[in-house]
Amino acid sequence: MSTPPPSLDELRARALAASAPRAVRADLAISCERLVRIFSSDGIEVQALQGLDLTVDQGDLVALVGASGSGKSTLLNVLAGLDTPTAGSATVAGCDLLAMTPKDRLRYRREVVGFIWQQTARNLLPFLTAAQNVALPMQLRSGHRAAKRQRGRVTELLEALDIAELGHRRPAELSGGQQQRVAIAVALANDPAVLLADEPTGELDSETAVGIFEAFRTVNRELGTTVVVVTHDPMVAGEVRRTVAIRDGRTSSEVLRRTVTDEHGQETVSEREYVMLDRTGRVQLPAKFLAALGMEHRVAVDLATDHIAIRPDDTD
Ligand SMILES: Nc1ncnc2c1ncn2[C@@H]1O[C@H](COP(=O)(O)OP(=O)(O)OP(=O)(O)O)[C@@H](O)[C@H]1O
Repeated sequence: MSTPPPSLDELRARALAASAPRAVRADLAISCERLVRIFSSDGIEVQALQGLDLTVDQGDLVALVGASGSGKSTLLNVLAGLDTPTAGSATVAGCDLLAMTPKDRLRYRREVVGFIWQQTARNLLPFLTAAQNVALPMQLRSGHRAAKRQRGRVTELLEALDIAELGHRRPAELSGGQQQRVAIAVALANDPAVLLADEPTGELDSETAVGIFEAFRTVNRELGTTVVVVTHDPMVAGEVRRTVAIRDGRTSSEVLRRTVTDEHGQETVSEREYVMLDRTGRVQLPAKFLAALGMEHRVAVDLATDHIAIRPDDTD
């Protein structure tokens, strides 16, 4: 017996449900939906984010990649509470980034997120020692109260980042890599839910960069902090479970990696590429796949029981 077609009322109810804002999942560290950021200068508008969708689970370690100008820094600045989106929704650790008062925003930047800039010198105050730099966010949060606990936390963080013996040095007495380790400790001082880093290894040589990335992994694994890192370095991007590519202000594709152990105990990393499907059904197909089959302008689409086939335009 065939199922009767849905009634008009049923279809209306489905359409209404699909257009209603979705409830934010409590287990998500980051949730962005149709995020838009338009910059206007000298009468010219630049759409840096063009309806970007992104979700990041708590405890995830994600690399954001994409061509220059694709919108990575714009996204990170919005997530860090340094910039406000033009439209859409963005929630980090339950905080609605479009509905914060200036006071909420200050608290958010101090307590909910930690941020690391590419420029090593921008992350630290030059006249304070490494330990004083790490203690500062805690003092700004709760004054000099609980000073003993704050000292304990400084030691713990410097140890976790392998720079326990460098606490008394000022930034100018540290290498670029050591400064970025201190910067990570500063960003973690108030135990944020999310750590954001914009090209944190951009000024470092490749060997030092590997060490810094290892530090992010340690923080993610041992402290459970959700970490999002913008990087140009394909080697760094290849080291994480999830790499999200941004193209023209939207998330376009993702690579998920998992370690597979075969029957001989041999471990290999398997990679799978996915494209993002937005709520209106738009996908950005990988440019290399389209080029390989010469697809442009129009493609043929067919529904099968377990997939949708996209083929080159077959009209004359
Ligand atoms: N403050 C601003 N005013 C005007 N346009 C801006 C501003 N900030 C960014 N843009 C524009 O928005 C787009 C996205 O820039 P964004 O810095 O986010 O890219 P990106 O992917 O981080 O690039 P890169 O890898 O080079 O740092 C670019 O076209 C850029 O010129």
